[in-house]
Amino acid sequence: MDTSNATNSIDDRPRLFAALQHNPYIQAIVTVFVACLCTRILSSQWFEAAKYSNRRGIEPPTLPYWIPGLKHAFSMGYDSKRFLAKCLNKFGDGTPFFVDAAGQRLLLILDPEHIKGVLRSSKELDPNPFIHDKILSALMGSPQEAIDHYKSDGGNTDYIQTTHIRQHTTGSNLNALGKRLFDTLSRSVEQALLPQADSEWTEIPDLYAFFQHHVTLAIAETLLGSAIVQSYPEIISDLWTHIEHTDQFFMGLPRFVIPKAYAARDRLLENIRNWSKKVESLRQQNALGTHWDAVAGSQLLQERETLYGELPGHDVHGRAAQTLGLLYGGTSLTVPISFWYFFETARDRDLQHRVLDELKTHAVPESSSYNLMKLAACPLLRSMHAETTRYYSSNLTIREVIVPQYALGAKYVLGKGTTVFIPNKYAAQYTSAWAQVRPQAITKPLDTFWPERYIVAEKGKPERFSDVGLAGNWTSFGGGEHKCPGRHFARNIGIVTLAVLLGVFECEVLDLKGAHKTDPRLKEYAFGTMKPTGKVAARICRRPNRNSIPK
Ligand code: HEM
Repeated sequence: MDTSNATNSIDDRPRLFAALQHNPYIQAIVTVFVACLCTRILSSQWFEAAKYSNRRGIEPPTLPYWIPGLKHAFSMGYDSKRFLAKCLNKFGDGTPFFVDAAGQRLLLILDPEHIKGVLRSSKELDPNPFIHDKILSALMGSPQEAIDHYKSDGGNTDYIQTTHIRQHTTGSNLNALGKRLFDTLSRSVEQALLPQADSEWTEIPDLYAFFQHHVTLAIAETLLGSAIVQSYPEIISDLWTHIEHTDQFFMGLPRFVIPKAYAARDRLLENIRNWSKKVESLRQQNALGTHWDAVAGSQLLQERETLYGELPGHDVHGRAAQTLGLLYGGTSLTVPISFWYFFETARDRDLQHRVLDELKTHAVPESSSYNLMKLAACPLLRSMHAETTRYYSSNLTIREVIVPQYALGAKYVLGKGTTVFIPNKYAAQYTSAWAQVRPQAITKPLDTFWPERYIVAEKGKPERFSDVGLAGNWTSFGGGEHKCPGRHFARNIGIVTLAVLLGVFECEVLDLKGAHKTDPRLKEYAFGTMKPTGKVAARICRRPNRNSIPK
């Protein structure tokens, strides 16, 4: 056997090694690798040292990182939804931690005591700096003069607008919005059906797409009027393109990187500006319908136009950004949550019968509709909605520290300007904390959907809905002074979708067993719309008598 070749290559090794040693590229690669490795080892040690330290008054630790200076910037820039999910899955044991993208630091908290403290401390932590810079400016394209005004008036505009939304989404105003939505959604679905006789099925190849289109249209029309939806039918697709690029807008990506998203936002803002001019002209002629107007929409939107029109920095551009903000706020989470509210009912025969019983009990045959106030008080429907938001709202509640120092629990302190993120879906899965406050609510594990989770049954008393004690655990609508003002409207939108798709129409999922295969994985993304991972086929028909209520 000739071994000379092998021997030669062994003999060549020191020469090869020497050549590599003197190659500047190799030297650079090795230096970078060693620097990254040392950074990782050191940052892991700093993380552990802070996490297990008994000292008080320290800053929460920063997650280990590989690259000095940039830290987590690449991972955040590449896919922040997935990266934050990975961080929460690996380090989400309740210790607060910083993620640092080249100096932009976010603190993630999961411990319910920390969450309760943060949500209650509205004097020390405020969502508005984030709302002004990221939501209104970066995402909605608000002009700088409007942002300057919000910043200069000490939060007064924010307070006025939240209080105003609250007034219009509770009591009789809420009922009026619900009725309008019921009529609009019923009409929109009716128009999509085949024109055959009643009880003929129309196939729906993609239930989520069908639902998203009709429910977004019904909400947009209820809020903004029918004229804009008719003259600008792309409003639905443009709005969802804009919504699905939220994190890219937050990161400030320029137009050439996400041209379609900017183009969609341009069209939305332009059409809303035209809408705003028409509303103003009708108002000056005293020609607006007071409760709802085909051109100007709901009373809520009409009054907002006047309210913002009187503020400095609010020409038609400033007002349009605010209106887009409300349209976004009213749909981005409400539509997917309402989908799961309906879908969980549609794919569970037993639950569907119980929901249909409630619909029958509160049907108003004279007006071919339902008593929405009574349905909204029903413990099963309330508990189901709370459970749907707990399970499917993959959103974040955000605060910024506005005082020199804020004490987070007994151990940590946060400096002024710290941005605090509460990942609501993860907080809602934090079992040990639920066990302490509501042991009966975890009879079924928190990583399953259980419609009755929020129902309290006391001996001799009727069943009731309760979320008492869950302020730090169930934060899908945020909490404290800034808790979502549209939450009652969101719940009623869900109830209207059940009433229309199960009561007025009969909408059936075709493959009940297979439908679970397209369920999104809960912990793959830290935030973002949760929708089925594939198409779910369904069919729909009118109930035997048009607009009949099941009896
Ligand atoms: C299921 C649907 C919805 C979910 C899960 C949801 C969730 C949230 C959350 C987590 C916040 C932040 C609260 C905080 O900072 O403590 C919020 C704020 C807000 N939401 Fe909603 N929301 C929904 C529907 C709606 C609807 C339908 C509207 C309006 C029509 C709306 C309007 C607002 C507004 C204006 C704020 C800002 C409040 C403030 O900063 O004081 N939301 N929402």
